[in-house]
Amino acid sequence: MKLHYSASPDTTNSMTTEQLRDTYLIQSIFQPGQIIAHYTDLDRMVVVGVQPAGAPLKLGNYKEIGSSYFLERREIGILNITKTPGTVTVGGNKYELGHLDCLYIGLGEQDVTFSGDTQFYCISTPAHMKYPTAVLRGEDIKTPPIGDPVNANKRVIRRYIHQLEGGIKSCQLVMGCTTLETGSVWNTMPSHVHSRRTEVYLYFDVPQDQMVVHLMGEPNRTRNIMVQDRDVVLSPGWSIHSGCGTAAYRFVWAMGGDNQKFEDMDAVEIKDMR
Ligand SMILES: O=C[C@H](O)[C@@H](O)CC(=O)C(=O)O
Ligand SMILES: [Zn+2]
Repeated sequence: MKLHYSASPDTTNSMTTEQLRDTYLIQSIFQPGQIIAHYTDLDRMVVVGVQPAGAPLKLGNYKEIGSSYFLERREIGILNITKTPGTVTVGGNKYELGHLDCLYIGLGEQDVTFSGDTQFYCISTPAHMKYPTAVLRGEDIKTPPIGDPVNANKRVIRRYIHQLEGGIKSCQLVMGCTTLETGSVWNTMPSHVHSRRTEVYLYFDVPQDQMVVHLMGEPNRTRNIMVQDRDVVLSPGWSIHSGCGTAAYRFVWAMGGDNQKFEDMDAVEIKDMR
């Protein structure tokens, strides 16, 4: 398990491209037959890529987590990011996950196994009580698009794990997926920050040979990281997290921190960005 230590806003502002990528970018989390986990000190979020490929994979434990099993004091959100269905077994219960279906598992589950020729993207945060394990299917979230093709940012934001009506309840994890319409390339513009919460983005369905210019940093001194398909970017509470692609794409966003209020954002006006 690789550890990621965050940097201050000042340090971040003077980092080289390599240092920025080293600190904020996580790559290659999907490898056939492997579970790959990265631990970040940002709200103790753990980023996990699971690709069963042939044989089932059991969620193991890591010394860094410091408990007797992974979910002893943690919760986890899981999204099937491919069109091939997969199965997650929790204790004796089997959950079939199709394309963009989400499973939440609360604390206290010792036996979690993944199978199917697919890729599961998971985010785990510390938890203090058990919320029920629950599935929410992507096709059952009927959110109207936001944005406008005129601004190249028409997109559908699907919220899975959140505290409002219809969401899967959790201790602190908030998780969803945003899909850009063909011809739209901007996400989260105008930008925002939310110092109460860390956010993690997994960009996926970025076409081959295309990229997303991910914008980060304080609103008045932005930095950028070029990302490609299935790259993960960490966003501390003080950092914006926006992107502009050379083609449409999707991304999974997940947050952990002091509150679960999606709408609690400090908006940044475009004219104030530097
Ligand atoms: O705090 C919320 C997150 O930044 C994302 O949900 C934003 C997003 O998906 C978008 O605007 O496309
Ligand atoms: Zn955000």
